[in-house]
Amino acid sequence: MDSQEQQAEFQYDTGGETTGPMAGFDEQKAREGARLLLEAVGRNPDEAGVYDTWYRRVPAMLETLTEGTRHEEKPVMRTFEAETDSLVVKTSIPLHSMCEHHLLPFDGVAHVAYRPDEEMVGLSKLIRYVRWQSRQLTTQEALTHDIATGLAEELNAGGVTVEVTATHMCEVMRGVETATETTTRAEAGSLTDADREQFRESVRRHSASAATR
Ligand SMILES: Nc1nc2c(ncn2[C@@H]2O[C@H](COP(=O)(O)OP(=O)(O)OP(=O)(O)O)[C@@H](O)[C@H]2O)c(=O)[nH]1
Ligand SMILES: [Zn+2]
Repeated sequence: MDSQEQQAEFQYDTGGETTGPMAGFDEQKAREGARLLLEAVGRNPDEAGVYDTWYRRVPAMLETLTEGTRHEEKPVMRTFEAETDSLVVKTSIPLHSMCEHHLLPFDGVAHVAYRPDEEMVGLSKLIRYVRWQSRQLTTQEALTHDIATGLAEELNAGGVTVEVTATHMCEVMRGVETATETTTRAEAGSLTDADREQFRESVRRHSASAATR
C-alpha cells in the first residue's frame, strides 16, 4: 500500500467541524488512531455506540491525560516568603499516571517533602503539581524523578525528596497478571540525614495509621 492509499484510509466524515490541531496535542491524529484501534479489535467505528468514542471521547481523554507534557497547563505555583526552613512533608497524595509501555494506568500515592529556602508554597499546590506531572505517558521511575527535580526548581527549595508507591494495571490485567506495589524514590537539591529520617518517619507513621483505618 503506498502512502497516498494509507492516507485515503484515514478519511472520514468530520461532521463539518474544523478540527485544527490543539497546541501540543494533535486531535486529528488521536481520532485517526482511536478509529483504527476500534477497527483492529473488530468493531465498526461508525456504530452508534462507539462513534463518539473515537471521534470525541478518546481524543479528549488523551488530551487531559497528557497535560503534564504541556507547560501552559502547569498549575500556578504561587510562593510566599518562607516562615520556616525545616522540612514540609505531605503524605499520600493520590497519583494516577499512564505507563508508556502499554498505555495502561498505574495508580498509587506520592509522598513529597521539601525544605524551603526563601519561599514556601501553598500546600494544595503540591497536590496540583503531582497531578499535573502524572499526566503523561511515562515510567514510575521517570515520574518520581520529574516530580522531585520539577518541585526543587519551582520552589527554589533547599532540597526535595519524593517517594511513589503504585500498582501497574499492565501487570494486573495482562502479562504477569499479578497485583503488586512498586516503590520508587528520588531526591533533588541537598537534604541532610536528619531531613531524610524525618521524611521516612512521616511516611512510616502515615502508613501505620492508614493500616489501622
Ligand atoms: N521499570 C519500569 N517498568 C515498567 C513500568 N511500567 C511497566 N513496566 C514494565 O515494562 C515491562 C515491559 O516489558 P516487555 O518485555 O518489553 O513487554 P511485555 O512483553 O509486555 O512484558 P510483560 O509485562 O512481562 O508481559 C514489563 O516488565 C512491565 O512490568 C515502569 O513504570 N517502570
Ligand atoms: Zn506497562
